[in-house]
Amino acid sequence: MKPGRSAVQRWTQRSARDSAGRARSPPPLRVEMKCIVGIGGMTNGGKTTLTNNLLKVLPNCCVIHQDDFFKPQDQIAVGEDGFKQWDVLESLDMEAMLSTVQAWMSNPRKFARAHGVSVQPDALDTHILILEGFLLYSYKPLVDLYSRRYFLTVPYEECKWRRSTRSYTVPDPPGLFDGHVWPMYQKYKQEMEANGVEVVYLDGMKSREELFHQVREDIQNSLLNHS
Ligand SMILES: Nc1ncnc2c1ncn2[C@@H]1O[C@H](COP(=O)(O)OP(=O)(O)O)[C@@H](O)[C@H]1O
Ligand SMILES: NC(=O)c1ccc[n+]([C@@H]2O[C@H](COP(=O)(O)O)[C@@H](O)[C@H]2O)c1
Ligand SMILES: [Mg+2]
Repeated sequence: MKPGRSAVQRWTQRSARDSAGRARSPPPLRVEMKCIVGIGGMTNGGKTTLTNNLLKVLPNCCVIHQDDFFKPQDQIAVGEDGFKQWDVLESLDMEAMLSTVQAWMSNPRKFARAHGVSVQPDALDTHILILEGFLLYSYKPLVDLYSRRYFLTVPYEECKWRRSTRSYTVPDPPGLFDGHVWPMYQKYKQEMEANGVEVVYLDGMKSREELFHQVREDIQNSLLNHS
């Protein structure tokens, strides 16, 4: 993991003495570490469930859900297949999502406060941002910002079954899964692999608890290695 660091020690020759010439003790060194974690992968792989579990335990942790950036229904193109093309990158306002990520990067404390996340006052200032969604690693401006990219998968039959139990804001019309959702999943995953994007694959058939413990431990180890 390569967290971004910005260690600022504002201790200069000029400020080392007070106005009466007495030596001042240096202010505490504050090391700020920022770390963006992607919880990506296929629809119904368990991304939102895992993310919600991680949010409960990770310190100073904010989240951005890609689903919040779907364009309005009337802006979603209809393909030659007759289906609304929900599962393509163009259906998402990725510029807006990137701006939100940049707001966190420029001031994670302010972002956390604005989103109701309590921030622990600590000399070692670690901030985590989870990005969660089904097309996290296909948008170029975001792809290099991650410290860790997780990718949840389940077999086709399981994915299709789980999807049939979901109710999205716009319900799936008959045939959408096989006609659009699954082919687009395969296309983007192949592109991601062809582009050499490094991901940590997670088996979405494991229990919710097992996935949670696995990923929590992995993130914590990575943070320790870089603190
Ligand atoms: N590890 C798991 N094992 C079995 N079912 C799961 C697991 N994780 C999530 N689910 C279930 O699968 C469905 C999709 O989960 P969700 O977290 O919403 O996936 P995603 O955000 O990837 O679409 C939900 O019904 C959820 O309860
Ligand atoms: N949130 C919405 O407005 C909306 C509308 C239609 C379909 N979807 C579906 O949401 C899926 C992505 O979310 P999940 O990864 O949670 O399943 C996509 O496969 C897409 O087909 C979302
Ligand atoms: Mg989800």
